[in-house]
Order: sequence, then structure tokens, then C-alpha cells
Amino acid sequence: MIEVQHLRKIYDRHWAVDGVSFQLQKGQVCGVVGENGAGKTTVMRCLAGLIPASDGSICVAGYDAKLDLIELKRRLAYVPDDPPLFDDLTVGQHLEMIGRLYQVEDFYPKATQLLTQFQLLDKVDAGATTLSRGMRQKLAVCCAYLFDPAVLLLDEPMTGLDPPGIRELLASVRERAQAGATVMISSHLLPMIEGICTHYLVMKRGEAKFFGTAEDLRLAYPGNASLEDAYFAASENEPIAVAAVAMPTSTTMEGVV
Ligand SMILES: Nc1ncnc2c1ncn2[C@@H]1O[C@H](COP(=O)(O)OP(=O)(O)OP(=O)(O)O)[C@@H](O)[C@H]1O
Repeated sequence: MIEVQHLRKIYDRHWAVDGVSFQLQKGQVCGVVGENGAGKTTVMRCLAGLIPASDGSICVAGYDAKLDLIELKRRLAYVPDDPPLFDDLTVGQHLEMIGRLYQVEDFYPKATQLLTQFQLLDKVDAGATTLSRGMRQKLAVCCAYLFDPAVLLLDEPMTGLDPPGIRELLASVRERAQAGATVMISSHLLPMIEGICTHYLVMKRGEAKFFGTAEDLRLAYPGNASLEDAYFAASENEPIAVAAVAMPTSTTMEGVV
């Protein structure tokens, strides 16, 4: 569903992303983790087609970003950490706009269900500028979910959410993945995403320090009880020799550098 090969992105003379490769299939949830400035958002923005890659290839749902960007974008939703809403539109109008753009069938029941799920139904006529930080985040998630994209890119989606909102969001990601969506979720809140991620992309200074399954992460960095511990180990150390652990023969260790 997502195939990224040797992705590179340069800003001025700085390589924000430098040779990142990974693959994700339907139903997989990839936690994108790494220190501030590691390149997580840049990877997502390249994948979403918002900025062009400087080098490498990106393919989403069979569509190459260089050849079929429009088709690629139709199948993907990107929720940035500070969603750019339209000041002049209400909550309901945001959803209506997405519904029309993506020709969503059953728009009203779907929109109502999403607004109910994310506690926004009583704000349906509220202007975007009157929403709190967390409400803006929830509205952006509702807009993304409305057209059932094959790929969801969620950049720090828990920022500003209250505990019930975080719980709802994580449950919804799990449900979407179970229904076949491929999800990438960047977060610094490692214990919170641990329960939903099947894969991890650990980034540092533009490079992928690790890509693989949660199980591979533990095998590559043994002796680390939590994801957080394994993440720190992956950020700082090379993995133990692959031959020394019972690695699957699949592509799950791709991208380890
Ligand atoms: N528009 C831009 N122009 C120049 N440099 C940029 C731009 N956007 C990002 N960068 C640089 O690229 C690098 C990666 O930034 P990016 O936002 O991808 O990191 P991140 O891992 O998402 O960080 P954070 O966890 O703080 O959100 C950083 O060094 C950042 O300063």
C-alpha cells in the first residue's frame, strides 16, 4: 500500500530526510518516532504530495508520486499537527466540503456518526475560529475519516486532545486498520501508541535508524522492556547482528541502517 524507496529531501543545504525506505501493507499501523527535527513530518509531507521529494520514489496504493500525484492524493488523508482549517467555515461546512470533494455517499449519517464519535455534534454550526485546540484536531480527524482513505497519515494527532479524546482516537485508528486502512502515526507519546502499532519507523537526523515490526524492534534491541526503552536503544545503537536473532525472512527489517 505504501512503498518508499531511498526517500531524500533537502531544505537549503540540509538533508531533512536522507535515504529512508520502508513498505507498509493494508491493515498495518506504523508508529513514526524520533527526536525533534528527525524528519518525521517531512516524510509525511512528501508522502502526502505536499512537498516534492528531492530523490527516491514514493508509491501509494499503486500510484507513483511522480506520475499519478492526483490519484495518489485521492487515496490518502494527511492530518498535520496544527490543522489548517478555513476560518470562514463552520464545523459542518468543513465536512460538507470534504463530502462534496470526495463524493462521499451516505454523507449525512457518516458525518453525524463522526461528529458524535469525536464529541463535536453540538459544535456543528460553530465557526472554525471558535474551536479549541483539541476540537480543531478532532475536526481534522473527522474530515480525514469521512472519505475512508486507504492511507491515513496522522502527524502528532494526540496534541491537544483530552484523555477521552486520545482514547477515542487510538481506538478509531485500530478500527480503521482492522477495516483495511494503512496508517502512519507520528508521536512522541510512545507508551500511548504502543498498543496500536504493528510497525515502527525510528528516525534520527533524517535517517531511518530502524524500520520493522514491533517484534523485530524487540529482537534487534533485546533487554528493553518497553517500546520507549527499545526506541532509545534504536536511536543510539546499531541493532544486534540480524543473524543472531530469529529474524523472519520478510522485508520487515528493511530500512535498518
Ligand atoms: N520548510 C522548511 N524549511 C527549511 N527547513 C525545514 C523546513 N521544514 C523542516 N525543516 C527542517 O527539516 C528537519 C526535519 O524537520 P521535521 O519537521 O520533518 O522534523 P520532525 O521529526 O517532524 O520534528 P518534530 O518532532 O519537532 O515535529 C529539521 O531540521 C527542520 O528544521
